[in-house]
Amino acid sequence: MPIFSSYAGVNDPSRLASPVGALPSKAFDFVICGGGTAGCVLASRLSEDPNVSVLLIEAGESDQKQLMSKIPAGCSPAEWSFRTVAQDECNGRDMYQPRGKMLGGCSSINAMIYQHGSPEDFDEWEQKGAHGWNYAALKPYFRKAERHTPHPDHKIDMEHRGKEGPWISSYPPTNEITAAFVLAGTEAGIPANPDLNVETNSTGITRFQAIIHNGKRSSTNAAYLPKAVYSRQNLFILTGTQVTRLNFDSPSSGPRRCTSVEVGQTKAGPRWVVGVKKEAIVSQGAFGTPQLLHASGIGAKAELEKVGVPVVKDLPGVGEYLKDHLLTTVSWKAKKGSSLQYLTNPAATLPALARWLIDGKGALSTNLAEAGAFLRSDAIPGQVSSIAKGTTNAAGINSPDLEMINGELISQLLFHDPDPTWGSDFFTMAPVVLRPFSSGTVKISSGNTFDAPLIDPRYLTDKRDVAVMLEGLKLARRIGRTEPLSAYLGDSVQLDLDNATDEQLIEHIKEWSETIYHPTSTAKIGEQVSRCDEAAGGVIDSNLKVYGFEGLRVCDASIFPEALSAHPVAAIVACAERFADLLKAEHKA
Ligand SMILES: Cc1cc2nc3c(=O)[nH]c(=O)nc-3n(C[C@H](O)[C@H](O)[C@H](O)COP(=O)(O)OP(=O)(O)OC[C@H]3O[C@@H](n4cnc5c(N)ncnc54)[C@H](O)[C@@H]3O)c2cc1C
Repeated sequence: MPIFSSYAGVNDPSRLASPVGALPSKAFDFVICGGGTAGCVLASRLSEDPNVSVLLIEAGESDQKQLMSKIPAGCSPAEWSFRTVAQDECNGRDMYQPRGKMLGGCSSINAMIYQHGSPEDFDEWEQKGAHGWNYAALKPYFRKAERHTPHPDHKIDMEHRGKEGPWISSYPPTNEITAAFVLAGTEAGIPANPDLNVETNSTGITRFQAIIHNGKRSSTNAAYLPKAVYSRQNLFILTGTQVTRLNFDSPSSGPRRCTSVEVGQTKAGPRWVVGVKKEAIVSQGAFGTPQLLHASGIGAKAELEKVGVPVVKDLPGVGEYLKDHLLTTVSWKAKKGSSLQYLTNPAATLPALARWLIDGKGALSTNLAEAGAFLRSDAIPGQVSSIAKGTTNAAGINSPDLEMINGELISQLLFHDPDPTWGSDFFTMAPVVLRPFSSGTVKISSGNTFDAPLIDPRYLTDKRDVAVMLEGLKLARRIGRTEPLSAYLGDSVQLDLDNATDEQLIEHIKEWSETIYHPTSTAKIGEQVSRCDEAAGGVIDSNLKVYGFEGLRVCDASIFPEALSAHPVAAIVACAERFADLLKAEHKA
């Protein structure tokens, strides 16, 4: 396989050489490690300046070569298939952690839900030491990134929305059972919110907007690296290639500089080195970024010594403070023909596939996670909560800490095969703990980035998270019993939900919780705090520069100082947009 391959459809032979030695240059101004969600945004924006050279290095291939990534209801196999270490509070299970392995990263496999997050979430980032990363600073970048496609049946206030960005959001179609879920939620007391992406109201029940353009997924690769961008003579994209280490100089005093990046294509195969003239930007995601920093000798000294990696900088915050959103599914048998369950049968999918290939419409154009409610666990409408008022982990009084998501085929989204006894149609709701008190770690088992990182989210280790999930399950039970949804639902299938005691619900939480794939904060922006609690301290400063280094930055989900009370991809893109501007201005100066 050629080491230097092109973006699909582009075939410039001068840029299709095989070894790294045949790259047009031995060094580049900006070397972006990881061509995922943030990496594609950065490659596109930084290469707008024809006077700088940009190299983007990605372990996988282009998502544009994969039909299953382009189809919104598809499920691409191009992912890393990570698993967590055994989770004590989830009955000792090692839990699935998919991550996109292709240009576009997780934006090429995700459920495409487009949500900004509560303004208070970002203002809290600033309070936690991320100077300049508040809502007011990020607001223009949400708009710069987005082009919203108005929908005649879903009027929203375009004042808050992007109209000219490369990344296209729209309303996917909704199955009838989802519409029933939204109505039942409002009947149960949750206010309807037509658009969560406004400054004043981040709670309520809503139909999700999704990153879909004309029925096709709009990954950051598709949006930010179209042919016109790829053909820039100063942008180079290396696919099928893994970054294995960052190299540094050794000045007699002052910070060390990242001088080059080592890459390889197999675990034990040859390695090549690419020079860094201005900045190496690590953008490998919340698991891949701490992994590369650790493999390069940046992290807690004792941990690095355990795996025999020479210590370059004792920086204990690397890989600490892993936050992830956990959900617990609860499913019911559903009225025959009311769900999209038939799409799990390849033969039955053929007419839907034909329809999608013709006009991008039909059942396969849904993002499958079609609606959700955002609430405060201490004030759930119509429910007496066991959580004392004001004791949640929400960022502020207008921010949620609990989501209730409904999803067609949510079991498949969780990469589970449903039990055949559930019948041909079933329906799933899932409470999500949006602002977990629990936090975990990402460590390495060796200095070779071809070995999977050790992911330990420590789910539910803080019992306050169990209490939030319990309230969520009680709400799910109520919504499931409310018209018009109740008319679609038969018996619950995993447990006797109607009669379950709190103890049984907690047992259910331990057995049926899974990630909703939002790991963050493993190389967070924040002050470098005193030695005794440095583990919880920042890894990068507010310019996203790794402490103790020159020419080394991080930009992806790992920089979040705290988990958002929302699906995070829009915020990651906004952060990358803002960082690209900061970097351009800094280097111009
Ligand atoms: C199944 C799923 C559903 C989701 N649904 C939603 C949703 O609906 N809405 C939402 O807002 N969020 C959703 N998310 C979360 C969101 O997509 C991610 O948080 C976000 O895309 C992460 O962006 P990132 O840039 O941090 O990392 P990524 O997009 O993961 O990018 C990291 C890139 O680095 C590459 N890489 C890693 N290691 C190396 C290496 N050593 N060398 C070279 N390359 C490397 C990877 O292959 C990848 O391309 C979902 C995630 C998943 C997995």
